[in-house]
Amino acid sequence: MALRSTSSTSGVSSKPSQSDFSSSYKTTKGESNDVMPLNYLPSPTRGNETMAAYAESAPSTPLSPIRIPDNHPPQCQNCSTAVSLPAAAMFTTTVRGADLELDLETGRQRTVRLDNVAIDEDGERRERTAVHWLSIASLLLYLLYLEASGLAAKMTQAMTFGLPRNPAHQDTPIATPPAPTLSFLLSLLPPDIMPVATSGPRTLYDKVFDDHLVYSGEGDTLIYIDRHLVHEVTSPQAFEGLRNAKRPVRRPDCTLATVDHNIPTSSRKSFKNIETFIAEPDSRAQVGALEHNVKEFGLTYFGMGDRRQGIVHIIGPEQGFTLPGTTVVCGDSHTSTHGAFGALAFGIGTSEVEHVLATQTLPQKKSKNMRINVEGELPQGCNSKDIVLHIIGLIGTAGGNGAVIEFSGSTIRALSMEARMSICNMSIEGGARAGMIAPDEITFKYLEGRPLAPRKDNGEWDRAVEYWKTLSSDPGAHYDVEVEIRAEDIAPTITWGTSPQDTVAITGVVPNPADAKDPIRKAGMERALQYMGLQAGEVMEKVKIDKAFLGSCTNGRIEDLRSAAQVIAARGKDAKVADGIYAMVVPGSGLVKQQAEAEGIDVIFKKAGFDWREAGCSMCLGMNPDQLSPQERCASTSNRNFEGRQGAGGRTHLMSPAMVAAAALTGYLTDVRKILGENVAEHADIKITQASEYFDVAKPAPNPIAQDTLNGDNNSALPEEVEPASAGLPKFTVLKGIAIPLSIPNVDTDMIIPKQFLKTLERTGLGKAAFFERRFNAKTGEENPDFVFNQEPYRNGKILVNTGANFGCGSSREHAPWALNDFGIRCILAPSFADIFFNNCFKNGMLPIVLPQDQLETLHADASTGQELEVDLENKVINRPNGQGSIPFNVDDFRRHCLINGLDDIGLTLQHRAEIEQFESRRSATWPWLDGLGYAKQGGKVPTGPVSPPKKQQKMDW
Ligand SMILES: CC(C)[C@H](C(=O)O)[C@@H](O)C(=O)O
Repeated sequence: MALRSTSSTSGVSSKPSQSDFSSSYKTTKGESNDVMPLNYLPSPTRGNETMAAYAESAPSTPLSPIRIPDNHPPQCQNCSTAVSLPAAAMFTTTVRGADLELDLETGRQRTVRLDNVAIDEDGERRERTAVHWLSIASLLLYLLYLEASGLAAKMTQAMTFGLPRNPAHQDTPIATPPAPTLSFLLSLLPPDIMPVATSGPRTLYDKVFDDHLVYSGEGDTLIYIDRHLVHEVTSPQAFEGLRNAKRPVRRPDCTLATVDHNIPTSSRKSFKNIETFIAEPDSRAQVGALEHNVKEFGLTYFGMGDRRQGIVHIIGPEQGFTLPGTTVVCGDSHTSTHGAFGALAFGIGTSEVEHVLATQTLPQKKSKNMRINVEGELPQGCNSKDIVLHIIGLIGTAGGNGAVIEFSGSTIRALSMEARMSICNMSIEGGARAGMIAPDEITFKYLEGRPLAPRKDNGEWDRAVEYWKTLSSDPGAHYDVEVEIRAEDIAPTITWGTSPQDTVAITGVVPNPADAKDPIRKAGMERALQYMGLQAGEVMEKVKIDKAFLGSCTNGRIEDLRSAAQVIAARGKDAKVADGIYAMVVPGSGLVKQQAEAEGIDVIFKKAGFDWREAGCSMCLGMNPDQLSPQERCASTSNRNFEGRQGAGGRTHLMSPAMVAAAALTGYLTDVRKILGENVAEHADIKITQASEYFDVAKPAPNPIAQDTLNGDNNSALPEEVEPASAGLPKFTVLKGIAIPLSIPNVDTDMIIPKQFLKTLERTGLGKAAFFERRFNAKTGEENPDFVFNQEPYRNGKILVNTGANFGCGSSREHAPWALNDFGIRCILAPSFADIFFNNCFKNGMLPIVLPQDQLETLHADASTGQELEVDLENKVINRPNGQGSIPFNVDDFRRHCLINGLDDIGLTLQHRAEIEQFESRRSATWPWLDGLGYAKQGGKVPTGPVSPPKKQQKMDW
C-alpha cells in the first residue's frame, strides 16, 4: 500500500507544516508476511501509528535476520541445510537463497529464483538460508573429479554460456580458458551463481545490491565497494587501525582522497603548504594526517594546491569517479548524493572506513525499498532543494529509516544531474540509508567525457551505457513504502526550526507548538523556537537575517551558482547585498570555481557584494573558520539546521540557492518569486559553458604534495599484510549499571558531539564532549545542573534510556558513539535509531536496543529512580531493579555473536579473501572501467587484490 500525500491543495500559501503532515499520516501493519507492509493513507481513521512511528521501528526489523544457534561460530563449515549431493544426473543445492541445479547429463546448469523468504518457527519472516559452504565445497569436489575425468571442458562450456546472468553480464560472457583449471572454475562459480536476493521484479536498489554480493553467510552479507571517497575528518583513526594491524589499502585504485571539512576558504593565491596556510592547530593536524596517510598508503589525493580539490561529494561526480550501478561509500553521511547516478551510495563510520580500506567490502543488511514519486511540473521559483525540503517536511527525519529511497516520477526525470544530486544528498536528512535515481540519458550525457568515465575509444563507454540502461526498477517491483507527491504542491520552502523536518513555505508563518498533539514534539518545538529566537505565528518573510551562505555538498555546484546569480541579475544592474548582511559564495570544488569564473558568475556575485571564496565545506558545519557567531541568523543552502551546527548559538534557515540570494539582497527571508517576476530567462546573463572545458586545465596537478607523490619522493613502504585477527573488541555479555533517563526525539550526532571535537586523531578522550552543548554553558563553560548527565548518580551511567525516537540521526561521525563510550555508556535503549549511528555502535562493542514505547517508559521510570538495570545479551533480556521482572529484546544474531565474543569485523571479513578475489576477477571482466582509476588506463598496471609493498611509489595521477 502506498503513502499518499495529503498535499492536494495547489498554490503556495497552503502548504501545511511538518506537524500538520505528520499527524495526518497513518499506517496499519499489513497481514502478509512481507516486511512491514503498510497502509499509509491520509485518513486519521486508518490505524493509529504515524509514519514516523513505523519508520522508527526499522532497526528492530532488519530485512534479513538469519537465525543461528547461540554458540554458532562466525564461519561455519558444518551447515548442511538444503544440501543434497548428486545422486545420478542432477545436482541440486541451495546457494544464498537460490536453488541451483546442475544437470550433469546435459552439462547445463541453471539458477532457479525462489522466494527467498521463509517463515520460521516464531512465525516471523526470515530470509531463507545463506551460503552453505559445505554445498559449495561439495560442488567443487565434484568439479575436481570431473576435471580429472576429462569432463570439465564440457562442463565449463555449459557453465559459461548456460547460466542466466545478471543483466550486467548478458553481453559479456566470461572468457573460456583453453584448459579449465580448478582456479578457473572457482573464479567462474561466484559470478554465475550470483544470488538474486530478490525474487520477481526488482527495484533499482535490489539490482545494484544483488550485483555487489560477494558473500552471504551465517548472518553476514558482504558487498563489494566500487568507490571509496576519503576525507580528513573520518579517516585518521582508520589509517591508524590499518597501520597497527599492518594492513595495506586493498584497492588504492578505487580510492580517492581530498580535504574539505577543515580547510579555510580564504584566497589561496599565496598558498604554499598546509603548515603555513591552516592556522588552527587541530585542523592543520587533521589535514596533515591525511597528507601523510595518502603518501604512506599510496592513494590518489587532491590537495589544497590542486584545482580538482573540493568537497568530496562534488569531486566524485565531477571526475566521473561516481558511476551508475556502483557502490560508493565515504565516511560522511552525505555520500547519499552519489545515488543521483543510480549508484548505491551511503555514509559510513570510521571503523567502516577502515574496513573498506582493508577489504574493499562491507558487511551489509538489505534495507527496505521506499519510493517517492514526484509528478508534474515544478512551480516557478522552485527547484530541487524545495522538492527535498518539502519531502523531508512530509515524511520527517525518521521517514526513511531502514530504507533506501528511490526518487522517481516525471518531475525527477526532468531534473539535471546537479538538481538530482541535491535531492539524493538530503535523503539522509529524511533518515534513509541512501537515495537513488535511475540513470537515464541526462546521466549519460553528464558523465560522457569526464576524466574517469569509461572511455569511448576502447568500447567501454558503449558497454557501460548498455549496462546502465538496465538499471531502472522493473515494472511491478515491490516497494515497502510508497509516497506520492504532486510537484504543483511544492512552494519555495525553508526551515523555521532546528531540524530539517521543520519546514514551511516561505509564504507561511512560524508554527505554534500548542498545535502539536504529541507532548515530546511540543517540547521540541518550544525549544527550537527559543533557540531560533522566533515566535509562533511570526511571518517568515519578516524574519531578518545576518548572513547568507551559498555552497556545501548540497548546493555548491555550477548550476546552484547560476541560479543564485540569476536572482541577482533579476534584481537589476545595481543589485547589492542588503546593508549589514555578510553573504558568501563557496564553490564546491576548484573546477566549479574555475567554470563559474569563466562564465562570469563570480563577477555578478562580487559586484553585488558577495564574498567569492575557495572550495570547501565552509559554513555547512563550523569545523573551519567560516562560522556564525551566537544568535546570528543565516540563510543557508546547506543541509542541516541543528543547534550549533554553523557555529555555537548560530541560527540556520535551510533553503535553495535562489532563495539565499534573494535573502542576501533584501536582508530578510524572501520569496524569490518576488524578485524573479514572471520571466526568469530574461534575467539570465550568464555565458553557459561545459564542465568538460575545464578538465584539461586541471592537468597536471599543481599540488606540491601530489608532485611529491608522483615523483616517488616518499620512501615509506606500505605496511606488510599480516594474518587477520578476529578478536579485538571488549566482550559484551552482561552489563549492569546506572541507567540515564532521557526524553529527546531526533537526538542528532551533532548534539551528541559537536563539530569542534571532530578534529581529533584519536578514538578516545571524548567523554567530556558527549552532549557538550547540553552539558555546559556556552558562555561560562560551567556545567548545566539541569542536564541529567551532570546529576548524581547519572554521572556514572552505563545505559542510556531515551524515550525519543530516531536516536543518532544526521552525521556519520563515529565520534558520537566514541564520546558516549568514553563517558561510560555501552548500551542505548530507544524506540528507533538512525542507520549509521546504529551500525557504528556495534563497531565499538556497544549495544543499541530498539524497544516499544511502553517498555521504554517503564525502563525510563526505573532509571529516573536512580536504580540499576541489567542488560543480559546472552539471554536477550533487560532485568529491572528489585526483581520487578525482565523485558526481552531482539538483536540480530550475528551481531550479538560478534559482541559477545568481541569479534572484529575486518578479521572476519578477511577470512573471505577468496570470495573477494573471485568477485574482483568477475568485476574486472564485466566492468573493466571500474579498475584502476584513470592512471591505469594511461598504460599503468591495474592493481587488483591486496597490494604488496611497492619498491617505488606508484604513479597516482591520471
Ligand atoms: C564530518 C562528517 C562525519 C559529517 C557527516 O557525516 O555528515 C559531516 O559532513 C556533517 O555534515 O555533519
